[in-house]
Amino acid sequence: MGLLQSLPFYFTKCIVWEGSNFRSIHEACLRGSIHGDIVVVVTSKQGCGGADYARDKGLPVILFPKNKLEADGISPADLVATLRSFEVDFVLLAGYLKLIPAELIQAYPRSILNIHPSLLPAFGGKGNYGMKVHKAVIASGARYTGPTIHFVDEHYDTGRILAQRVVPVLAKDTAEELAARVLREEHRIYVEVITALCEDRVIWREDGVPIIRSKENPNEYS
Ligand SMILES: Nc1nc2c(c(=O)[nH]1)N[C@@H](CN(C=O)c1ccc(C(=O)N[C@@H](CCC(=O)O)C(=O)O)cc1)CN2
Ligand SMILES: NCC(=O)N[C@@H]1O[C@H](COP(=O)([O-])[O-])[C@@H](O)[C@H]1O
Repeated sequence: MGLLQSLPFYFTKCIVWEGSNFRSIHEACLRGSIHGDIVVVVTSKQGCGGADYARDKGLPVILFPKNKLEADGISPADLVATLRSFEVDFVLLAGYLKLIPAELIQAYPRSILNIHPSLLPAFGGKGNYGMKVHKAVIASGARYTGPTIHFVDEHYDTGRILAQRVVPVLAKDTAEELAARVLREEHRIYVEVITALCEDRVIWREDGVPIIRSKENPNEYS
């Protein structure tokens, strides 16, 4: 399966989130902006926005990890085998709130991305997700925040940073207002990054930092 036919794979956690990044990416695939497609969706909770949207679009939905409430979850080894069976090239996380196991990270080196709603390394790590991040940003007095897209390693939010966008924090912002402003930027940056990934424009510097080659000017990187 060539890269341009690469078929990103999607994780979404679905208690709180609406799967808006998933929808944004899927729509970009359908209109041809992203030279790839989402072929399977993995969720940690069956009954949520992202999983419902996936089923509406005829995409297979897999439960991972197993949990007490739902019997049909799969093991890490089975998850890797399932992704291989779908010929998945990349794994894309957005709002997935469980730790990705080492088995998957070893099976997909430099091929798993996550979007986090702050400028990592600030406001990242265990316990930092969703609205908790935006509340902490406001409470800190930070004047800027924004989404970070990073490669996933064995720990929460410590993988190599690939892209960030800056979003202002306004003096009277509520967490909800800030979250909405950041989410709009998330939708833009994630589609831009996956577009580059599927066009083989993500390269690794000698110091191990991943960078993106501009489509318009191949001599420019970000
Ligand atoms: N191996 C990795 N797995 C995951 C990563 C990662 O970088 N490496 N990113 C997260 C996404 N994330 C931040 O971007 C994140 C998600 C969840 C948590 C967290 O503290 N979760 C709670 C459980 C929450 C729940 O089940 O409702 C916890 O572990 O106690 C922190 C950061 C996805 N996986
Ligand atoms: N630390 C992980 C984390 O907080 N991820 C955040 O969950 C939301 C998912 O929204 P969506 O389901 O509408 O894409 C996004 O804001 C994403 O940055």
